[in-house]
Amino acid sequence: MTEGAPGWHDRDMARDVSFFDRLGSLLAQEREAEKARMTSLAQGLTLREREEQGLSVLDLETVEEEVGLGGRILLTLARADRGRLPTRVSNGDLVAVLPRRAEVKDPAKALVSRATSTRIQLAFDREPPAYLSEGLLRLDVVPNDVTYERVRAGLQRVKAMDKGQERHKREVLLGNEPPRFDNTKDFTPTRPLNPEQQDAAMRALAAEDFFLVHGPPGTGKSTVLAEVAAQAVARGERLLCTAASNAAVDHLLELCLEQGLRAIRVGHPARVAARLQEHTLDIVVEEHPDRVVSRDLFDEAFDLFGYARRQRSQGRSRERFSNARSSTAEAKDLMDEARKLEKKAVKAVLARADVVCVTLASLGSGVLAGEEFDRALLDEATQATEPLALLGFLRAPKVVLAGDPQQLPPTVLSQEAAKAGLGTSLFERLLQDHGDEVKRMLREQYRMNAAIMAFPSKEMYGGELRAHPSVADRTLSSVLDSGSGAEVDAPPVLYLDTAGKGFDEEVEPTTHSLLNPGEATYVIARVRQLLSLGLAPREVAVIAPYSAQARHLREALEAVHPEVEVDTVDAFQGREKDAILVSMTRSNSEGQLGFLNDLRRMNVALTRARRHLFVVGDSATLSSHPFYARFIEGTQTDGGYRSAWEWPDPAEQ
Ligand SMILES: Nc1ncnc2c1ncn2[C@@H]1O[C@H](COP(=O)(O)OP(=O)(O)OP(=O)(O)O)[C@@H](O)[C@H]1O
Repeated sequence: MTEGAPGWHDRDMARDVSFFDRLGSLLAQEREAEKARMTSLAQGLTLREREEQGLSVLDLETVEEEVGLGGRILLTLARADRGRLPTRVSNGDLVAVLPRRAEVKDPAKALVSRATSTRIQLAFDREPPAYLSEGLLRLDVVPNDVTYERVRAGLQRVKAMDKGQERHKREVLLGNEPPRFDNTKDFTPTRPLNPEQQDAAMRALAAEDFFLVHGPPGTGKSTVLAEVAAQAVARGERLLCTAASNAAVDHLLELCLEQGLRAIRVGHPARVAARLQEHTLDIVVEEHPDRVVSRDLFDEAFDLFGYARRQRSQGRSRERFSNARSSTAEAKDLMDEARKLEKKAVKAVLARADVVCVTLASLGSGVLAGEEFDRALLDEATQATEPLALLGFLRAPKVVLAGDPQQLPPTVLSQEAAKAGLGTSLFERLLQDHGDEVKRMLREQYRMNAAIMAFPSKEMYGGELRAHPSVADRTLSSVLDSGSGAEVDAPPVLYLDTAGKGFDEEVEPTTHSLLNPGEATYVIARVRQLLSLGLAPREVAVIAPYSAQARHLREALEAVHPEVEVDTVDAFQGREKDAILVSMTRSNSEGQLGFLNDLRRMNVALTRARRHLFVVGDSATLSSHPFYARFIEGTQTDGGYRSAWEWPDPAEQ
């Protein structure tokens, strides 16, 4: 629990600005760890092996060229034999494009804008080098340095906030001065809010510097943010909605649109959910008259570049050379003109929006230069590292952070950097520095049956969560086919104990991740059973803490039930399903629990189900940790404990 954290006045010494330098060096340490992981993955690998590891794609050639949004040049690559591609490259990946065999000192970089099973479309910000249309190519997935550079520069800017109000802001961020609040004004919400939500929204609106909304699972922290957005816009404010992940920003955008706000999504359309792409700046700008003109100019320029390239490739004559040169110069002028017009169109579209939704990492992108905001809303703030979250404070004088320190922390690769502070989010640090007055915790949840909620509430939230009456008694039986005749054994929480079954965990040789095929058979059989009783496949999900077990289960289920999602915990934060099946995976005689020791991660897994939570695991191993021992004990007391010995044999189902 973070309740009862010491107040700002309880710390004896003021923090000085070298704090930001320290964060900067932790960031650099993390950067090195990321690079080292990439290098060690790639080390000593042949090109083919790099391809197998998803680090490269080989034997490609350019099959199509066109001009895309924002004058980006789009090249589509396919295998020379037009065969299937390895599936690992994803939309939004940054890649380097090189000739198949040669090494190039400064290879062209591009973003993957569309990846299908046979084609990869790349978006280039600049004209790609000539070798892209000459012979075989390879793609290398590269770590994206842009974000790192932006965050590093952001820290320096926070450090330099030295004058007047800015200085006060910096001192608040350092924990040396208390945050200020305006007089709290009551308001009529756009939808019914519970008293805690109303109070949280009111405090958030009164915050002059920052405010923290602590939202345990399903308690409506996004609902509160959406309300703050609606009220702030009604007061004439311009808002920034941001988060570390694209998915969280998309979610905020959806909520703002539901509120009827004029919201725009900034970011590469390749990284935005398909259903929301029509709200991206790139797409909306397309309709603007200035953009229509600029598009023609880009097309013309592109034709001229093509002409120049052909002239050069047709042999050396003075005339061709001079033609090529003048066409290139003309094309560049046209590009400049087109870019100017496009900038104008972009500014006009942004000026019309009351809310701009963008990831923290993209806040520093050129299109937002000069844009000002009155308030920033930062969702999933407990998953962002502190240096990243600070970028939000550079763009708006007031920031509302929403999150839950009891769920997934920021992902940090370097153990040392994490321990030294990078693993602590700004949300948590501000709470530690300023104490409980700067936050409100929401306590009523609208997701889980009361019995599913009880254990995580007691363990992680001091027993303070309440289930709203509309969800407290929801069970699986009310959504199953009543006509199926079968009585399903589905109490809200069911723990299936595999102790003594001899289902030892196994190490996957290539990834060193863990799997447990024996345990998996019970999970698969349970999925089949629930579906046969009429549960919709999209309402069932399987969660495994280990990627190898998740993969193993996905491969088994994919062919028959492709709609049943199977993934690791991280993919499920912020989401819910009627039935969640958790495969604990660990089973060893030493009682080693590895990943399972991270209770925040497990808290996420145990709080995704609305009606039914089915957990499979080996109590002999799990009970070595008091948290799991108490969980199992609880199921025994509540009638939710079953032994695999008395459970139908999966092979016979
Ligand atoms: N006051 C309320 N009355 C009725 N339903 C509510 C209320 N507040 C939130 N909900 C519902 O509860 C659900 C969860 O809300 P929301 O998505 O805002 O929660 P969250 O805290 O962001 O959840 P997560 O655990 O995913 O972070 C939604 O279906 C929402 O409509």
